[in-house]
Amino acid sequence: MSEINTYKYYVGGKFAESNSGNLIDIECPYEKTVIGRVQAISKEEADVAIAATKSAQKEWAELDLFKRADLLNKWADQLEIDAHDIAEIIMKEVGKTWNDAVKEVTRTAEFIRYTVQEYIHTNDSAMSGENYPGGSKNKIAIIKRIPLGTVLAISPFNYPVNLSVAKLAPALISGNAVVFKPATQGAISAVKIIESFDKVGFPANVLQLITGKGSDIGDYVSEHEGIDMISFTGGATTGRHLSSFSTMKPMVLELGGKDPAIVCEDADIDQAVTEIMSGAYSYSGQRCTAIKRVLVNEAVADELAAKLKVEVEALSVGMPIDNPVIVPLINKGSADYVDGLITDTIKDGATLLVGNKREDNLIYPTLFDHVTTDMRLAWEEPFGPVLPIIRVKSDEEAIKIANQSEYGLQASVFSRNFSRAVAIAGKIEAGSVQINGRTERGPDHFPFLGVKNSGMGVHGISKTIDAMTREKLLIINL
Ligand SMILES: O=C[C@H](O)COP(=O)(O)O
Repeated sequence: MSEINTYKYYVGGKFAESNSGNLIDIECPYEKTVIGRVQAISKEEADVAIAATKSAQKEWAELDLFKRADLLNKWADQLEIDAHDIAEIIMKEVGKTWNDAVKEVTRTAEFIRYTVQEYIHTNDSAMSGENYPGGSKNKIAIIKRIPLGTVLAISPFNYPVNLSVAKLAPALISGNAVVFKPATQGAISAVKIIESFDKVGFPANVLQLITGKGSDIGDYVSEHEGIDMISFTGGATTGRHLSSFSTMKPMVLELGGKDPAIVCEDADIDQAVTEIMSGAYSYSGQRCTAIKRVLVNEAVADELAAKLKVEVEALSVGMPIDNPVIVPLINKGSADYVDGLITDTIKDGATLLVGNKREDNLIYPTLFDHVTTDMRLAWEEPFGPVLPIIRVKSDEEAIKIANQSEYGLQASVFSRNFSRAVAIAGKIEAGSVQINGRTERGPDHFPFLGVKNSGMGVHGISKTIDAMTREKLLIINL
């Protein structure tokens, strides 16, 4: 039997073992074997890590911007060099397909480079007093963006590299220090990206990686007085909990969704089918932006349902190394939840078109027709490969049901009539509405936000930089 790796946390520019002596086993979601152990650090060790960022952050912010930029660009290069090593861990730790795992690392390197350029080109601006009525050209404001201090970055399991670096890179280029707390399932991937980070030669203590159960140290660090800003991506319940007690700290929350695909009777049905399939089922639906319900006009519902059924039946199912669309879910609890939703939807009388098969954490792709608004599946977020079709009589009814959700991340509208699609989009309560396309976060420089229980504040490269900095004016009176 091969030995199980123990991964260290990262503090003071070094990898370290926790004095707590507590380790957390990380199990592969599909092989069900322990692939490694991460440190469960103590509150005292979290205190030390946070305290050490304070003077490091000041020196880091003082460093010439081009030196910070150079280090970040080198990190991007190093991630590409280490891509296969990191991708292998992503695959084994969160069950992402090999191709998607490699793509995630490449996407992340590109993210860092764009972030550096974005900051270099936009961090300073100026205003003249004469532009305001009665103002004077002798008053000139130079407006700089100042780092907030120590950012707490809490990332989720489903994009353990991309969604982590989407917080770390904007924080670092703008002169913040970071305390990085990854999801426990995702923590080895986090260690791997910090191994790449460590090779580049960043100053000690500008980034600390702390690992441990959210229930043990999550709340503790979130309300810690040494944390100046929180950037969180994860479930809505945890997000709401964080916002309830981390008072007076700026916070950006990227949470869940129940993104609807609204299909009008004049839609290009084949196009809608292609977009819905990839929107709903890729990575087994474990994306906050997955399409999680279809609201279709009854005039084309039979055609759409029949075509979706054919496609769902043809979906590849299997293990991540073989690059199928459908892979096992992240853990047993998640698979049990999705299974329960499927059972209830059958009991409630919806028409099961495909699916309702399970092997351990692997839930086969499932499609329901005739789902109604009194069923759980119409409202709950499965984070799994199950899609309800809800038939509607009009655009108004589709909009009403879309907006009755507690979530408002994204939505898709399919219609050949652009004016009609834009009119529907205008009435949808969501951060973004895609016309004739699937719901998705990228490209990564677009602002990304949710309303209602889908989040607070805005992500996306320039918006994340804004959220992690504040303006400071130097006003010159000539
Ligand atoms: O799970 C939430 C992610 O932000 C979704 O990102 P994606 O649309 O690129 O898959």
